[in-house]
Amino acid sequence: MKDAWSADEVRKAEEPLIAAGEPLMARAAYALAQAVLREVAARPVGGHPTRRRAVRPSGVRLRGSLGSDGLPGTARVRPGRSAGTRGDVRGARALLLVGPGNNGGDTLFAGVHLARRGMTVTAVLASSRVHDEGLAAFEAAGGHVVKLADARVPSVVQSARMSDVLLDGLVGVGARGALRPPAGGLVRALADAREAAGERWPYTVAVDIPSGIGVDDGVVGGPVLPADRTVTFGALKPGLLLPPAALIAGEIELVDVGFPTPSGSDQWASAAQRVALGRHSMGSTDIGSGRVQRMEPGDVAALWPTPGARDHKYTRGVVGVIAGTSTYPGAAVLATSGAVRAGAGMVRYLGPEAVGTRVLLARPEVVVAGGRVQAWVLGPGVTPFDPEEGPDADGQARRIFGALAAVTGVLSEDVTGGKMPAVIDAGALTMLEHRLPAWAVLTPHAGELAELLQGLGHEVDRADVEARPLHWVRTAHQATGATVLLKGAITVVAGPGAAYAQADAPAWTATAGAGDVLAGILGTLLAGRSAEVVQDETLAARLAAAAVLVHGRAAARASAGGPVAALEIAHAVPAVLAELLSD
Ligand SMILES: NC(=O)C1=CN([C@@H]2O[C@H](COP(=O)(O)OP(=O)(O)OC[C@H]3O[C@@H](n4cnc5c(N)ncnc54)[C@H](OP(=O)(O)O)[C@@H]3O)[C@@H](O)[C@H]2O)[C@@H](O)CC1
Ligand SMILES: Nc1ncnc2c1ncn2[C@@H]1O[C@H](COP(=O)(O)OP(=O)(O)O)[C@@H](O)[C@H]1O
Ligand SMILES: [K+]
Repeated sequence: MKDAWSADEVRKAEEPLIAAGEPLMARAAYALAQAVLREVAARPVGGHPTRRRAVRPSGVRLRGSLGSDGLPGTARVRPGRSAGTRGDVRGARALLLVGPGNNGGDTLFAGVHLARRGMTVTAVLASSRVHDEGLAAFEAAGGHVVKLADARVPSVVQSARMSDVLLDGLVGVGARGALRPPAGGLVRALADAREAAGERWPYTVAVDIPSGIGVDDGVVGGPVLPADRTVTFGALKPGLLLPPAALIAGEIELVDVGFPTPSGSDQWASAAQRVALGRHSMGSTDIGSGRVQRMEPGDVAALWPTPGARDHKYTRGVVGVIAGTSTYPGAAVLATSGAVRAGAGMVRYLGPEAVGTRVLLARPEVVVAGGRVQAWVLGPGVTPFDPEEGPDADGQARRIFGALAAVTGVLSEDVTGGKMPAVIDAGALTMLEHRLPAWAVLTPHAGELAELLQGLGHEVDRADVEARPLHWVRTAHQATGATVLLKGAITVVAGPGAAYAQADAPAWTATAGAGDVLAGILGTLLAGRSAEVVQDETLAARLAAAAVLVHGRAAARASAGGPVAALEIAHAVPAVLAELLSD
């Protein structure tokens, strides 16, 4: 499990270490410099790390040169100097964006290491305040300093373009809100230039976080320079896992600067750590609602219901699927296929006869008849419910209302045999009348979540949900009581425990029907652990995150780098599970 710490948690954790004289900044700066050196050394000197060789105007070599304004790369100098060899960083250029706090300090000290290795390093000071010791060491090591106040933004941008590597050390966990001027203006100009330049842009390393992202919520509320890599210190930050910020943070490198237990794993929450962070319990089943985690492949086996010798189909869990209509019959095939391929003991299908026939043609294992189930999958391919029009001709709304009553426990238990977990998707999301338990998992995409929230009185549209996904997922959880899974490139799940941000699927997964398959997979998981899910209110979210991981890996496997059809995702699930469960 990857575990992210909020800015407050990081600060509380580092306080006793700093008081004890631990050289946190020195460790951070060294690791940061190593990450940069690794990248620069892997390429020909003068070449951008993202490609073999930088494209320089008129073949002019600019390394090591400084213009009249003190910035590198703005003066034309002697042409035709040959490129260096791999592993040689001498003469390569680094441009450092330096803010007023310790994030800037880390960056300046990293610059010291780079300068000592022969790189030409220039720091652009974005603020009148600066980390004094860092600056003194940087200058002593031969680093060049430019004050943003004295330089024109376009010349800094030009200089950035001509650098080999760019370090974004404007703000870290001390940031509050969107970047303010002048740093904000500089970053906006750099981000625009990066977009225009495409591949022709220096390797960009964010120091701790890409400056300007919401450390704790991943919101991008102003200018942010997308990074190729983020070197983060001590612990992951929620904003590095959550969309939309996580989508522009590049590869994440977590540096252990000496926090009490290994960061980024379940193991770190030692008793000492809990005390240091002022928490009573942070075990994986009892986590404060502020925590953001990412499930990893190694976590799946402990959650997946794996059959034993004494099991039979009923003990393994029966999934009831109410999906598809005569207009959208495919959703029924996809949801039942997802459930079957994820290893359900049995899958029942309830719906119009013609749709049931199609389900059977695709999946003869499915039982097209009523009976007891251990979890429901409700709504894929079912049209939204409109109270003025009443129930649909196919009778799916009537069936779903009946199943929902069992999920919430509103009907007497003898109707379906007791409370049970459910996946509530697509059309079924428009049929919610009562407060839901955490074992009901809503699986909207951003548009559906916006509509759900509008129905609850929030003024929010799809773009708002995409801009602040964690906030709106948590809001929906609090308003409905249900566990909420927001589908997207990074899927966010929130229930009574931790929130999960899963980034397992290739972009090819954004194809019609992929969500129906996910609903089926999750239905199988909930059915397999039905009794526990209604006992442990945090379990549904963990199972939902595991289902997203398996679905995403199945999509990656089926895609193999190319397009993928939704049904192929379902077909790839057994092989993915075989791999995950054998580890
Ligand atoms: N965790 C670890 O183990 C280690 C952590 N370390 C490092 O310390 C970093 C945290 O340092 P930090 O606390 O000094 O804050 P930092 O992020 O530099 O920024 C604060 C400054 O930025 C300013 N500022 C704020 N918001 C702004 C905005 N929107 N736009 C513009 N400016 C804004 C704010 O100014 P003010 O608002 O006060 O005027 C203040 O001066 C951390 O990220 C990591 O890099 C390592 O050194 C050691 C190991
Ligand atoms: N850009 C993306 N990268 C990776 N996965 C994505 C992306 N966009 C959407 N997805 C995934 O694709 C699936 C789409 O589901 P959904 O929107 O419900 O489609 P449908 O209703 O047609 O099944 C979800 O699992 C979602 O997380
Ligand atoms: K930063």
